[in-house]
Formats: sequence, structure tokens, C-alpha cells
Amino acid sequence: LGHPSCKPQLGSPASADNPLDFSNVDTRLPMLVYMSREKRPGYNHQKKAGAMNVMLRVSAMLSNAPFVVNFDGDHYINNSQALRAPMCFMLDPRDGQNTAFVQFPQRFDDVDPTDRYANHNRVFFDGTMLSLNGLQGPSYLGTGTMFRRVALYGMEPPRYRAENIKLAGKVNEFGSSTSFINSMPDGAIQERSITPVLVDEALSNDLATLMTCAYEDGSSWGRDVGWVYNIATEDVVTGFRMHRQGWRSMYCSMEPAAFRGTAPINLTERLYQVLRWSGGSLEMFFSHSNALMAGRRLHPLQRVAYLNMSTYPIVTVFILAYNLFPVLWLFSEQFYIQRPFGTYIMYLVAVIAMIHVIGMFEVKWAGITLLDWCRNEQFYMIGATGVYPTAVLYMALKLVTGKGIYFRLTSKQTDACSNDKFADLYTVRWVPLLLPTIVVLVVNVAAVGAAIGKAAAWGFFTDQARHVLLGMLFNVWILVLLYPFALGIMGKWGKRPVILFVMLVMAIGAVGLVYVALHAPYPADISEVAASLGEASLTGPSG
Ligand SMILES: O=c1ccn([C@@H]2O[C@H](COP(=O)(O)OP(=O)(O)O[C@H]3O[C@H](CO)[C@@H](O)[C@H](O)[C@H]3O)[C@@H](O)[C@H]2O)c(=O)[nH]1
Ligand SMILES: [Mn+2]
Repeated sequence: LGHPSCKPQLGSPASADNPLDFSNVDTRLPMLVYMSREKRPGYNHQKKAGAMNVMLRVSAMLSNAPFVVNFDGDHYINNSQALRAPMCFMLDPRDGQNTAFVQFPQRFDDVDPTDRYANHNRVFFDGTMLSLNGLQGPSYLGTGTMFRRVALYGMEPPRYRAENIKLAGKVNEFGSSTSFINSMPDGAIQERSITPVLVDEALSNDLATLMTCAYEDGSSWGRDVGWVYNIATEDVVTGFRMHRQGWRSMYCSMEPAAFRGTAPINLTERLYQVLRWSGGSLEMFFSHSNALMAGRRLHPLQRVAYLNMSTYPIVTVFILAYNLFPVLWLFSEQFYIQRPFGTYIMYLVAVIAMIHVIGMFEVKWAGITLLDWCRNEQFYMIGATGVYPTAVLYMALKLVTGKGIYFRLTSKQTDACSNDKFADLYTVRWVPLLLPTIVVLVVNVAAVGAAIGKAAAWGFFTDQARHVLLGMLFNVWILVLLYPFALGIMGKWGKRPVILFVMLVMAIGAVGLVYVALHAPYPADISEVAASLGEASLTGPSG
């Protein structure tokens, strides 16, 4: 291809067939460069982070634009203003200079209408990320992001930078290409006009060198420079490095959405995606990117936010225990509600109500629907029962054996092979990851059956029966939260939720009957049972 001239090429004026006037518009295509970086056995290609770092270096030799937009291979630009809007934040005279990146929310196409697996993640994007704007800004989410180039180079924000960028002694940090290092000061000047470069042999050679695996040997790429390596979620840590240096970021949301992409609507794929994120979060906690080790430039509450982002899978071990708790009272005559029942329930209801009232306000402020919020609650419980404990297990293994986690790419919807747009939603791929949640489902269905059986055995209007049935509410609540999961593992049958309800009623009835058959006390024993119940040390749920 011949190189385009630097002279603008104006389009044709409006005519009968073409009502648009292009006589004042430069119609040359912007420069488009396709790259294939070197991959070599013995070198970890570092997936997306490796690809981004090569692009960062190569683009420095081509346009060296001070701002860089990044979006995933499965995302696209959906709004022609998407590149202009973040510039308002970058060039803002108030704190634009210190803004390292502008993050858009992720929006998705072809998610099923009721968003069964919370793919839209609206609470996270429109609630959590937006609210971080009040601190140091949202975390970097991997796609739909505009960066300031020098922030990616690991430079300090102007607020903390004594003078202009010093390059002496930086050779080891950035690799050996002098042309790349010489390009760096220009990459910081945001008013610079960009002229197309002439790709001659010398430049081609430079570019080829910058794309090799060996280029990064002994440099800081992948740690203090560029996207961060050796972690399943390079995005959060890369953003974290900037925040800890004192940069801020900005959340930017627009209608129609600036960027859109695809999301996995298959249950197994979705769980694997969440496994990668939660595994990556834990890896972050046990790495040099631990938020506790960041310096004073990290806002105190931002530090708390990052700590939460990197430890949440650990917390859910307790939730799993809570969900399995009914096992205790399936096999023993213990209640699992603390007595005095009334006072305990009162505190519990008050605390839960407060959490949910706050949730409602946040949902309202964020402008999202109640359904988004319900899906968020449900998917949290689904993740908490199977995925997060698995992530914790992986992390423990990694700490002991030193072997990293292998994470697969999120596989994309395969709508082409079916008339049904949401075919993926009804495909079940059985994997061990589904097991813990299935066990929780079974235990809680059985607990509901046993509760009804116990109540029936004692007579429905006794005090004991009342306690047992109230205790059952906890099991029912877990079942409500796991409802999307139950539909998911039913595959095609999940298209008719009625079947699930019939099966549920049958299972509960069966357990109830079995309980009554096995445990129905003889009339003479009733007083004895009641007495022992009165003494039983009563246990409470821990969740
Ligand atoms: O070897 C690889 C693997 C991935 N990619 C890119 O990385 C993107 C993200 O991978 P994907 O499988 O789509 O994962 P998702 O779970 O959809 O991605 C989310 O989570 C990732 C972190 O786990 C972030 O990097 C992404 O930006 C974010 O959208 C892909 O679209 C590709 O563009 C590469 O360039 N090379
Ligand atoms: Mn993706």
C-alpha cells in the first residue's frame, strides 16, 4: 500500500444522489495498523496484557497519541461520541491532568430478556463503579477505557511529579529501543498535532524489534510499566498501580452506550468467568498489588474498596457453611434458630431490612431497576456457593504448590448454529463447579421438607411447629436466591418454570412424608420429646 499523503483529501459536495456535503471533510481513512506479535515457546505470551503492551510500544512509533482507547476483541464502539466524551475529563482544567483513565460501563448485546445470570451486572457498573468516582475513581475494567499514555508507562501524576519526565537511566525499565524511549516525552504532550509517519525500513525494523518476546527481557514491562502480567485479571491490578501512584480515574456513562460487547449467557461459561475474576482477585491480594502495601497516595476509602475487591471470595466460605447448616437439623432434633426466638428474629429482620433499604436507595440513585438488583443478589448467592469457594481452594493450592491457575477464555455465544437466539441459556455443560450449589439446593429442599414433616408430627399448632416453620424461612430464602441456578441445570426444561415448581413440591412432600413415617413420636412420647426440645441447646445461623 502506498502511504497516504499528508495533504487533506476533501470529499465531493452534495449532489442529487448524495445529499451529504463532504466538500469540507477530509475523507482519508485514519491509519489502521494490524499487528501480529511474536509468540515463542519458552515465553509466556501473557494473553491480553502481553498483546496490549506490544500495541502500546508499536503505537508510540506510529502516532504516539497521548491518549489510547482500549476495548476487548468481543466489544465494539457503539456511539460516535465515545472518543470525544472522555476527552472532556482528560482536558478538564480542574483535575484532568491527574486523570489516568476514563472508564465506561460494559454493556452487552443478546443477553436473555430477564438476564437470568445477571450478565448486565448493572449494580456493579452503575452503582459501585459510579460511587468510586467520589473517591479516586472506578477501577479499570479491561474494556471501554481511555488511557493517558504516560500513565500506562508507569509515570507519576503531575501532582506528584517534581519536574518533567526524566529519561536518564530508564533504559533498563523500558527495554533497549532508543527510538521508543525517545518517543516518550512527546507522548505526554496533549496539544501536539499528529502527522502520519513515513514507514521506511528503519522504522519497520524498530517496530519488529518492539514486537519480539525478547524485547521485554530484563525490563519492567508487565510490572511497573504497561499492563501487569501473571494474573488472571490484569485489568484491576493495572488500574490499581495507577491509583496507588496517586492518579485518579473517571467513570463516564452515556446513551446510547459508548461501547457494547458480548457476554456468556450459558450457566457454566458464566460461572467460569466469575471463577476467573474471583481467582484473579485473590491472586491480587497475595501479590505485590496488595492494597495494604500501597503508599499514602491511595485514598483511604479507595484502599478499602480495593481490599474488598480482592478478598470477597474468602468471605463466602462462611456463606457456604451457612447454606449447609440445615444438615444439622435434618439429622438431629436441634432447631437452628436461636432462642429467645422473638428477640433474635427482631434483630435479624432489622439488620436485613436496613441493608435492603440502603440497597433500594442505591438502586434508585443509580437509576437501575429492581430486577437488576434482584438478579445481582441471586447471582451473588450462586457464586458464593460454588465458585468463590473453588477460587479460594485454587488460591490455597497456588500458595502451597506455587503453581498458577489456568484460566480459559470466556467462550462466546454460538447463536449461528441455532434458530433460538438464547440457545446457550438452555445448554447444560456438567462440570464439577456446579456440584456445591447442587448440594446446597438439595440440603435446603430437604430441610423445608423435614420442617413440614416435623410440624406435622407435632401437630401444626404447637409452639415447636411454629418455631420449626419460621426457621424454614431461611431455607426458603436460599432457594429463592438459587432459583436461576435451578432453572439453569434443568436445561431445556427450564423454559417452563412450572415443571420446577411441581418437582419442588413433590420433593418437599416426599421428604416430609419420609420424616413423618420415620420419626412420628408415639403419643406417649410426645411430652418427652417436648421436654427434650425445651432443653436442646439451640443453634443459630451464622450468615
Ligand atoms: O490471549 C488473549 C486472550 C484475551 N485477549 C483479549 O482479552 C479480552 C478479554 O477476554 P475474554 O475472554 O473476553 O474475557 P471476559 O471475561 O469477557 O473479559 C473481562 O475480564 C477480563 C479480565 O479477566 C478483562 O481483561 C476484560 O477486559 C473484561 O471484559 C478478549 O476479548 C481479547 O480481546 C487477548 O488479546 N489475547
Ligand atoms: Mn469478553
